[in-house]
Amino acid sequence: MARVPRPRAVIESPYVELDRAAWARLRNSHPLSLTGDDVRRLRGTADRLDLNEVEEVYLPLSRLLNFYVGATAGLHRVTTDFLGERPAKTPFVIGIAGSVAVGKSTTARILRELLIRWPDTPRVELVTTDGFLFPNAELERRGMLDRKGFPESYDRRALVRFVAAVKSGVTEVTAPVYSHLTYDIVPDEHIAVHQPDVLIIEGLNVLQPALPAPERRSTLALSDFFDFSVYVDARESEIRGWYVERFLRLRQTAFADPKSYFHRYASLSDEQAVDRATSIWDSINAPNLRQNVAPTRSRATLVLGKGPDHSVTRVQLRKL
Ligand SMILES: Nc1ncnc2c1ncn2[C@@H]1O[C@H](COP(=O)(O)OP(=O)(O)O)[C@@H](O)[C@H]1O
Ligand SMILES: CC(C)(COP(=O)(O)O)[C@@H](O)C(=O)NCCC(=O)O
Repeated sequence: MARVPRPRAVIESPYVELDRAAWARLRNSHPLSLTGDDVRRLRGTADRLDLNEVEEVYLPLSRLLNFYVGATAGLHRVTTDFLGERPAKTPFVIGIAGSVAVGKSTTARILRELLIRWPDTPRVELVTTDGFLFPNAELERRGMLDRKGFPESYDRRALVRFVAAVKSGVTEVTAPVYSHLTYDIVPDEHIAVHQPDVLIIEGLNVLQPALPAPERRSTLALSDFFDFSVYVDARESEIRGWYVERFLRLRQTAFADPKSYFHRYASLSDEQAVDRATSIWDSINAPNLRQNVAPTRSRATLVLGKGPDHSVTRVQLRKL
């Protein structure tokens, strides 16, 4: 009897990749433009925000997210109907990952301002994971003060508990607050999240897998609660330049404040400041990017690839 040939497994990339022009063209099928209100809200999200970039890249993304929000709500309805329960509104959770200085906070703020415009997501809350860093005293006790931003420098269980509580509809969920001024967790200060339509959670390590077996009490990873995730990507040499640039700007603003932990940097010459920033980058942020952050890129739903001026040149969207 003739043997039926087995189909060969084709290992396909789970992503569809679009260059900027192809992504921007998607806008034609979803006529979108910024209103005066949008522009007012967007001002202040970045030092030099290009509104054309917002229209061509972030507006179509907010449309896609709006479709996902609708489809995800439908899926939740299926589960509650099946269980015979009363439907409850579940916040849609978006994770935003990427290196220090790649533009996560800016992306998160732009998306928040754009998502607010859709009638089904007027309440969007934004939380950064730095509030879940261990306080400096604890990091020092663990010998990790020079590893801020590495996965182990966060209270990962508290972070998972926080997102799980928001997602399960708890009326008020609080998170600790980190200050870039004092370079530490602010004692007795919290932010509160009240049943948002969308929670955006932004941080270096939001796409990290669950803790390995000996350390974990739960097998859940933060990303198990995500409905969508974005990895903001760029060449390491560009990100390093953005980090140094931001450091030079902070020298004239935040570091100039006598209360700043980095006040001693305010008096550095340009050359000394570049040396200092480069040395922090090379000893902490670059190794963390290579060892921990970049390896999570392939777990994102969408990858935004940026060119040297922060403009998005390439978009990868998961289709499988
Ligand atoms: N889309 C953008 N357009 C222009 N500048 C940007 C954009 N995204 C980020 N930047 C700039 O790059 C630097 C790093 O961005 P930021 O959002 O603070 O990064 P992260 O949160 O990843 O550390 C900041 O100086 C910011 O103003
Ligand atoms: C606070 C950060 C760890 C980022 O935290 P995130 O919000 O991504 O969780 C980072 O911005 C940082 O300050 N890194 C420390 C490098 C240094 O010690 O200067």
